[in-house]
Amino acid sequence: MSSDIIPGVDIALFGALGDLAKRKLYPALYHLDRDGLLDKSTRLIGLARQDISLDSFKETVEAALKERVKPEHLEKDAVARFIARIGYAALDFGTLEGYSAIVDWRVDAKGKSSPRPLLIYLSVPSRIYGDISSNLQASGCLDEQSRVVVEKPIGSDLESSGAVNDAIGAVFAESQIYRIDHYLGKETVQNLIALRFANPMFGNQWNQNQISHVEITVAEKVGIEGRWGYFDQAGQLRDMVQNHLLQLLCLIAMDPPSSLDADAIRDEKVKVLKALRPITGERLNTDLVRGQYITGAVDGQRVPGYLEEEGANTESSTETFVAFKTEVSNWRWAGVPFYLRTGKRMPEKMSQIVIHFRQQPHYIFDPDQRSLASNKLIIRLQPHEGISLQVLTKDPGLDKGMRLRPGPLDLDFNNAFPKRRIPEAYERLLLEVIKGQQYLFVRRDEIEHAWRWVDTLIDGWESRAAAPSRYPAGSWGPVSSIAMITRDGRSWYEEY
Ligand SMILES: NC(=O)C1=CN([C@@H]2O[C@H](COP(=O)(O)OP(=O)(O)OC[C@H]3O[C@@H](n4cnc5c(N)ncnc54)[C@H](OP(=O)(O)O)[C@@H]3O)[C@@H](O)[C@H]2O)C=CC1
Ligand SMILES: O=C1O[C@H](COP(=O)(O)O)[C@@H](O)[C@H](O)[C@H]1O
Repeated sequence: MSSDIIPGVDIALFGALGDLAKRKLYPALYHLDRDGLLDKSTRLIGLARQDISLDSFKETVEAALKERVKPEHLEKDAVARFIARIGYAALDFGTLEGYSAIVDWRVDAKGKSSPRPLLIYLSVPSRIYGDISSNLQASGCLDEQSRVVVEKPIGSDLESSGAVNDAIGAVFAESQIYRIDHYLGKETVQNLIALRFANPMFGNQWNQNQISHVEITVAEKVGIEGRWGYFDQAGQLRDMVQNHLLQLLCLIAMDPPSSLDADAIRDEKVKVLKALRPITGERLNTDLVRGQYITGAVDGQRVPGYLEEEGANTESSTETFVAFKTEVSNWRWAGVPFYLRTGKRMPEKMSQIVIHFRQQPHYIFDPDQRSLASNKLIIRLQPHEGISLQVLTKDPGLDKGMRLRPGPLDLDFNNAFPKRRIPEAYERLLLEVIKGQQYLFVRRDEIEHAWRWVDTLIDGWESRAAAPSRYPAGSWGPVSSIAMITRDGRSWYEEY
């Protein structure tokens, strides 16, 4: 787990002019710096193809901060301090020539090489991770202190992810590889571990005897944000389910780890992935929905359909929405359905997990209110981070008799800790890499078991060759995703 010592590091950021770097990485590093969590010796070299000057690169980073950091957190001195840490070199990542720039950057004016660990961040498509790794090695940039951070998705199926992992693994030991799934850095996702394993009240109820079903929704309001080229190859299943949603499912379903060590947690997650029931045969018709958004309205504004997005191929059948029902086939969860859904262009950005507890076996209240009679634990991941337990109380008043009323026992993180800024996922993840702690990162076998499950699903739907169901932008997805859960006498929980 985390230690309090924050060592200085040299960060080499590949893909320094890309979308992720500007949108997430610079703001996260800036916040760490502003909060005093970067050692004064830490610095960063941006690496990208374009031959631009250092000043011009610094301007790009500053512009990204202005765009992405809340004005109340943008402090002139803190920005200047952060920008002063930055260097830049133009290189083509695929050719060895140019990598000497990284070696030179790490040598000081007296010709002494940096004592700090080199932290390499690959903010580029995974198909070039292998080339970059071997070029780093051949150019003499690496030693046993070096760490590499790789972004998702790793490959596009089990086979290609194996090839990428082999290529990185030929250069770096597993203990040097930090596979990012930024959902693992979110505050409330972290809290799942505290909630489940620090509170006996929940720990003892967490099984098929007490829980009737589980819902996980990750709804996005945005469309594909100019990332057609990437997204159309991936689709929502590879972009969101293979990684973020399955990781959430693992954290909900895993058995208690023996400690908070990285491998103890990862071992338990792998067991869940191995036990995840595949969706095959007739279940492809009943337990799986694929959707694609068409023109609609979000926040009262007309937005284009997926096939009308900039750069679109109008024949694409890539899914922008997926819903499915699965089960974790083990003693703890047998018979408990897990309903998951995720989509782009939904009415709200809303990620939440709802644990539905079973009803009391003997019921003594008004029979008309029986459908109310179960508790729900609602874990809101974003945007209103918090945890709420729906309990039943008596409706107050003399005229009500023993009428039940559902109400929340609520922990809203922003109200409970008003002075604390909830850090962005990338801040926490970058800090953990700097500290050399791996527990929030994904091990190779987790990625591969997740791909194995997703590959089976893709093989199934490709064999059926069915087009995705259409849903208007600004809706909660195709009606068939509502039918999927309604058939079981349930509904998606949409209060937040
Ligand atoms: N953007 C996002 O929201 C998210 C992205 N990711 C992952 O992060 C990674 C980066 O994504 P993103 O920032 O969106 O991608 P971009 O395409 O925006 O950025 C990639 C950058 O790498 C550069 N690059 C690629 N190949 C080379 C090369 N051979 N030599 C030199 N430069 C090269 C590109 O330069 P050029 O423009 O000149 O080609 C570009 O600046 C990907 O793995 C993606 O899957 C994960 C989660 C979210
Ligand atoms: O990894 C990704 O995540 C984002 C959603 O992340 P969030 O933190 O805003 O919930 C998604 O939009 C993107 O397509 C995907 O690559």
